Amino acid sequence: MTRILVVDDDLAIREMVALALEKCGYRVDRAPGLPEARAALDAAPPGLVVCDLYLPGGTGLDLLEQVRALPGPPPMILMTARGSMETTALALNGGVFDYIAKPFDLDVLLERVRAALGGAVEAGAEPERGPASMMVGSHPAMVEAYKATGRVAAMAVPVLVLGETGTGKELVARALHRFGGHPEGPFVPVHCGAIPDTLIESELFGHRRGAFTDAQRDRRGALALAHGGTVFLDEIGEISPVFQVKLLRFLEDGIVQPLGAEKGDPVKVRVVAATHRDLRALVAAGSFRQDLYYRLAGFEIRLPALRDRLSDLPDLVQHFQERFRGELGLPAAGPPSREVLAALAAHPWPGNVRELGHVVRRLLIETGALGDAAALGRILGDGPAPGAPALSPASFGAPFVPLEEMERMYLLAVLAHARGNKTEAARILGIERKTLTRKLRPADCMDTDDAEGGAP
Ligand SMILES: Nc1ncnc2c1ncn2[C@@H]1O[C@H](COP(=O)(O)OP(=O)(O)OP(=O)(O)O)[C@@H](O)[C@H]1O
Repeated sequence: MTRILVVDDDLAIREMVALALEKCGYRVDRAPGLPEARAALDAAPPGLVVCDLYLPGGTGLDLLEQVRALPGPPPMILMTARGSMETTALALNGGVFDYIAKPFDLDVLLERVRAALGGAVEAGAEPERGPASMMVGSHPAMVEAYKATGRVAAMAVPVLVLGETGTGKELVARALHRFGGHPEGPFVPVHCGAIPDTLIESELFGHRRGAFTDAQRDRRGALALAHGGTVFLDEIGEISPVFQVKLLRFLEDGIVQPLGAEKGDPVKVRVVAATHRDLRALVAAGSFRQDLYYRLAGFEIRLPALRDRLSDLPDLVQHFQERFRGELGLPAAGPPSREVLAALAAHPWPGNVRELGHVVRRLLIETGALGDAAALGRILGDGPAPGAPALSPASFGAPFVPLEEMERMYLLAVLAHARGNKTEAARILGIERKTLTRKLRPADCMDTDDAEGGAP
């Protein structure tokens, strides 16, 4: 009969888990803390350890070393209500078999127990204690994302990170780099959606002097700069079909040939791409190459929208409060009032965590604290969603204009916001660049040829 050691200082959870396991025919040893768990490991090596992450006087990771020193080390499942990217990635790298977010369904736990007992533990690197968390949130969907990040970080596969704008895709890319095989190498982010088609090749591959009119000196591209590290291709759904072919070729042969160069050089770089768009739909619609999609999506990590993980709101608000208090030099203030939290929970958060950060910052600047629900209401009411223009009746003429006219004015407002950059304006609008160009064509108040105006 397989013995399972259950370690949790919370009596109710310890008993609930132990009884469920006993009902399934396992023999269970119970330990309320680290000393009892250590004694149980010495007395009778278990076939599996199910352990709470945070215990009085230490963490489940403190037990891991002793578990791994046992002959034929048993797998370990960590449970926690406060998962973080760091603990998850370190635990999985350190040989923990699984990581489960509290509160959990007992059926889910039993399924994980069976999976753990069916597979062997992999020897991994010694777990280290990580720095303070860079990603906040312990909603089960976030813990799943941390687990996916921890599992794939050390593998040499391209990763595609999916999620709405502001959900933390770049943070995941940075974590993949940090917990990957070459954290000492460079991390080079490229915001593909903000770079005009004409410049993206030179941005990624570099160019030789004289390759085009403005190329006054040799320039290394992002891929060469990321050699030995990670390149993060943000908004990958925005790249043109012509550039898709070039990127695919690089992913296949690893050769970077700068514009105007006679030959290319091999580059070793980990590729992490991200998009807020549904890439599969773009593939189905024929605007994104299927072969490139498969190349980029060696593994997919999906981040939840903030409105789908509202249980993380208080922790996120506290995180931003501490961060901005330091930055703004404000005196300590209490936690957010219940009214403020309720108003935050009722907001749809189209800009997700980024938007929440802006709102908390503004409320702190305006009121010095997070208690004033009326001030928050004003901020939420008049704060434009990130990327959207400030809308007011005056923006659209008074009192009403035909829908077609309103669309045209709205498109122009977004284009002006994007400083004339159609690629960026199309990204904000969620439409194809050529659709934007077509829609703008009848409007003769703006240059509608394909050249990018303004800043890139
Ligand atoms: N889970 C999180 N915990 C703490 N901060 C977060 C979290 N997620 C996002 N942020 C913060 O929100 C902002 C936006 O995050 P990030 O740039 O990673 O999002 P993104 O999904 O890449 O956005 P975009 O698609 O617009 O490029 C950053 O300031 C980041 O630090």
